[in-house]
Formats: sequence, C-alpha cells, structure tokens
Amino acid sequence: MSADGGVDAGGSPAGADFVVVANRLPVDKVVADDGTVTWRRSPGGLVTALEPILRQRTGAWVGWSGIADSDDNPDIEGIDIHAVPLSSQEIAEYYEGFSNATLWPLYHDVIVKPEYHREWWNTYVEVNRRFAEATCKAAAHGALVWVQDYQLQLVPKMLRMLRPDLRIGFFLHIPFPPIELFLQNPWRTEIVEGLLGADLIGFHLPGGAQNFLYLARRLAGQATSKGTVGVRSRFGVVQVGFRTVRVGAFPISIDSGELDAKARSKAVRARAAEIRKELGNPRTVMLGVDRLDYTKGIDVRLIALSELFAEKRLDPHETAMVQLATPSRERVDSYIQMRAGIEQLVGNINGNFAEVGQPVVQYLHRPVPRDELIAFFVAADVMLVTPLRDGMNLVAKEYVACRNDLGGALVLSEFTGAAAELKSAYQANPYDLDGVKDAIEAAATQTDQEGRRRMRALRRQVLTHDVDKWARSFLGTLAEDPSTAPSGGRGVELVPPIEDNRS
Ligand SMILES: O=P(O)(O)OC[C@H]1O[C@H](O[C@H]2O[C@H](CO)[C@@H](O)[C@H](O)[C@H]2O)[C@H](O)[C@@H](O)[C@@H]1O
Ligand SMILES: Cc1cn([C@@H]2O[C@H](COP(=O)(O)OP(=O)(O)O)[C@@H](O)[C@H]2O)c(=O)[nH]c1=O
Repeated sequence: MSADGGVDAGGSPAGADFVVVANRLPVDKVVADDGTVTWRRSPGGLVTALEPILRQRTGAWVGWSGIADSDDNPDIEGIDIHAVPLSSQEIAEYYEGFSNATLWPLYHDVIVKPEYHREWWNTYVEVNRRFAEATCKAAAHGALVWVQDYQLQLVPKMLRMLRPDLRIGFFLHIPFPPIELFLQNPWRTEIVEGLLGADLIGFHLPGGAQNFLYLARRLAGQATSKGTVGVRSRFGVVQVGFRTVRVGAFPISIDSGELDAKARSKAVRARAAEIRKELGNPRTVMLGVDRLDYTKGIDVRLIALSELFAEKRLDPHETAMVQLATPSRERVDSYIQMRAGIEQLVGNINGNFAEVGQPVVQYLHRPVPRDELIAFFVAADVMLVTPLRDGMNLVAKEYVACRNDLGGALVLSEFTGAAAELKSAYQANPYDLDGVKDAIEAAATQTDQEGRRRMRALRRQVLTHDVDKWARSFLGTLAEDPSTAPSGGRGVELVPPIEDNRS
C-alpha cells in the first residue's frame, strides 16, 4: 500500500474513510492455561464508548491486542482491525511506564507520585511513531482519523507530517491536569506540540480545554482565543501558522437507550431478583463497579461504610455491599500496593461486622460480563462512585440508565467528569470522609418520593445525552471548516503567545 493508504501496485484496498486510533483494540487476547485463545472485550470506558460508534459507521480501528509480542489481527465483524504489536519491553516502558506510571498519576492530581524516566519517554515516542505509521496504512486519502487518549498524544503531529491530507481529531478520556501539575513533565512542550497536530482537540470538561489553551500559548508559543470554552460550543482556537486548531469540551456518554432496554428485559429483572436473594435479601444492597485503580476511591467508600457501621448509623446485618473490581495494570507498583490495601479493608469490615455465612462486603476481583453487570445495577439500592479524580466515569451513567423503575440512589464524587452533569446525585468530596458518610447515609435512607425525584432528573440527563450525541458533536465539529464555522477561526480575538524562557 502507498504511504497515503491508496491502492498500491499489488492492488491492496484503498483504506478506510474513518479510522479510530486507540492504545487498545476493542478486544483483548486471552490465552488460557491449556493454550486456548479467546478474544474478550477490553476493559474500560473508552472501548464501551467507541465500539458502538465504529459499528455504526464502518471503519478501521488501529490498536494493540493487549498481549506481548503477538502478531494476531483478530476478525471483528464490521470493523477493519489493524493491530499494532508491542514487545514486552515496549509494554513495560510505553504502557506500564510512561502511560500508566508517569502520565496517568500526573493527570489524576498526582494521587501517587509520577515517575519520570528518559528511557520510558523514548519508548513512548517510538511506539507513538509506530501507531502513526499503522494509521497511515489504514486510512484512505482525506480520511477522518480520531486519535484517542493520553497514550497517543504525539500521534496527531506525527500523522500530520506523514499525511497532510488527513483530518485529525484527538480526544482525551482522562482529566487534563491543572497547569502547575502539567508543568512538572520534562517533555511538556513535546506533548503540547504533539496534540497541536490535530484539527480538533476534545476534553470532557471546559476546564481541561482552557488549561490546554494557556499551555499552547506558554509552551508552544502560539496565539490562542480568549473567552471561556463552552460544552459542545464556544470552541477555543489555537493559530498554528496557517492552521486553525480548535479546542472543545465534549463530555462522553453511554448507549443509554440500549442499556435502558436491556434493564427492562425479563431475564435481567429475574437475575436482579436472584442476586438480591443470593445476598440474603438485605434491606439495602450497595454496589461499587470499577477497574481496580487507585483513582477510583474504592478505599474511600469502604472506610466510610466501616465507620457508618461502627457508629451504628447503618446496620451491617441489613446491608450487603458488592464490590466488583476488574483487574487492571497489574504489573504497575502502585496498583499492586493498592490492591493489597483494598483487600485488607474488605477483610477488616467482614472481620468486624459479618456473621458466619453472611459477609457484609462481597468482593470479586475479575471482569464481569456486561449482562450480569446490568443485573447488578438493577439490583442495587445505592451505587457508590467515589473516585478521587476521574475523567468521566461511565459506570455512574450506566447505573442511571438501568433504573427505569426510578429506584436506587447514586452517591457520586464531585471529582468525576460525570458530576458536572449528574447534579441530582448525592454528591460528595471524596477527601471529606464525613461528607461521604453523610451522602451514603442519606442515599440509603431516602424516601421513595425523594429517590424518584432525583432519579427522574438524572435519567433525563443521561437519556438525552448519549454516546451518539457525543460522537456526532465531536465528529461534526471536526468535519467543519474552522475558517467558516460559527465558532471557528475567523473573527476570533487572539491572545499573543506568552514569553517564557523556562519552557
Ligand atoms: O486500557 P487500560 O489500561 O486497561 O485502561 C482502561 C481504560 O481506562 C481509562 O478510561 C477512561 O475513559 C473513560 C471513557 O472516556 C472515562 O469515563 C474514564 O473516566 C477514564 O478513566 C483510559 O482513559 C482508557 O484509555 C483505558 O483504555
Ligand atoms: C468493573 C467492570 C466494568 N465494566 C465496564 O467498564 C467501563 C468502565 O468505564 P468508566 O468510565 O467507569 O471507567 P474506566 O474507563 O475504567 O476508567 C464501563 O462501561 C463498565 O460497565 C465491565 O464491563 N465489566 C466490569 O467488570
């Protein structure tokens, strides 16, 4: 195939008009002890959100298969898969290292200390280059390419240099950090310049977009627009030579209609009733559903519950807490330590408050299939979502979408992207333990009337702002010509670059 994805002398296909580029493919390769290979849906919200979009549009997906040194290219109906193989060393340095031990903690409020290693950075650059090259092969001339997330922040610039014909979008699924934190990164300028290779850069929240605009002025020396960025509106502008890069806030969501329909099905309702029975038909079923990640504040909710039981504000004999925790990034030190801490807390609560055969906290460290998860959402009276920081948190929205009965209550950390939209949740600051306890107690003891009022408002938001709206707003903006678009380049007052010798 020729460099721009056109038909080569051998006559291979001309490439896709729409290409998603993400660290992971939508499926992960799983090799059993007996060598049997299966492909399982990849963990996390990025795949949850993008898989339905790509199925609707037909296009290509460039990503890694989740396993070392594998040259597998799985067949997925309706999606043209382009696997990018990674060696064990690349996984250690690009994925576990720079992506998940440098950028992830840096962008999540330095909850753990980010590590800066030059060799990790070098591998990050090299792997980003390989993703850019694989994308060139996958994309037809003039294709729309949508690059995803913090693992691939250099791809937009690399891709633009290789393929100026492409229209390039970038979306960051995790929070974009406060300026002071971003400036810690020794390679901060390269990252800002990497992102500026895109035509449109999307964040979940306006605050992230505004932080980025400031950094584009200060680190990349570009002129930018002035005013505040809106949600799916009032885009920011960075003038990069003759190119106009737009910057916006596009809060991601879920396939709310599909979840709503599934949750109404007889099979799911029957399974939900069965789950409650298996838990001993307690008065209150509480639920946590997370990747096992220190950002998710699983410890916060467990400590809060433990204190509520000790203070007799909740009765452990009438409460069952289920914590579903998908294994995640299991070779990164901070994740290994966190897992031990969570499991100790579960043990302590059961040791102090459970009876024989009737644990208070049931903890599953394994991925849970989607239909089973929906039954858990329907079964739970109180959903506990308590991250210390989270880009969006799709689980909170999924719970709401599953509650067409207007039952249940959502306890939600203020520091999730979802909190900006789900105002009728029981919101709390996860660093204020008393506040979290009050929110859990209020949710567990709410009247039916209050619960229905809140759930109705939450559902209005989630059902009208679904993942399709997210994709359409981002891709529609990307397809526009910024010089003629209403909130595009022309007529926007620009602020000159910030002179700064330290960058
Ligand atoms: O691929 P992994 O390292 O196993 O991690 C899974 C995904 O985690 C992150 O998800 C984020 O995206 C969600 C959807 O926008 C958002 O709701 C959530 O707040 C984020 O944490 C990560 O950003 C993805 O790249 C990973 O694939
Ligand atoms: C624990 C668990 C989760 N899921 C699904 O994964 C995503 C999680 O998305 P979210 O935005 O909340 O957070 P991260 O992206 O992980 O940071 C959501 O769609 C869950 O339903 C799952 O399918 N199975 C599981 O066991």
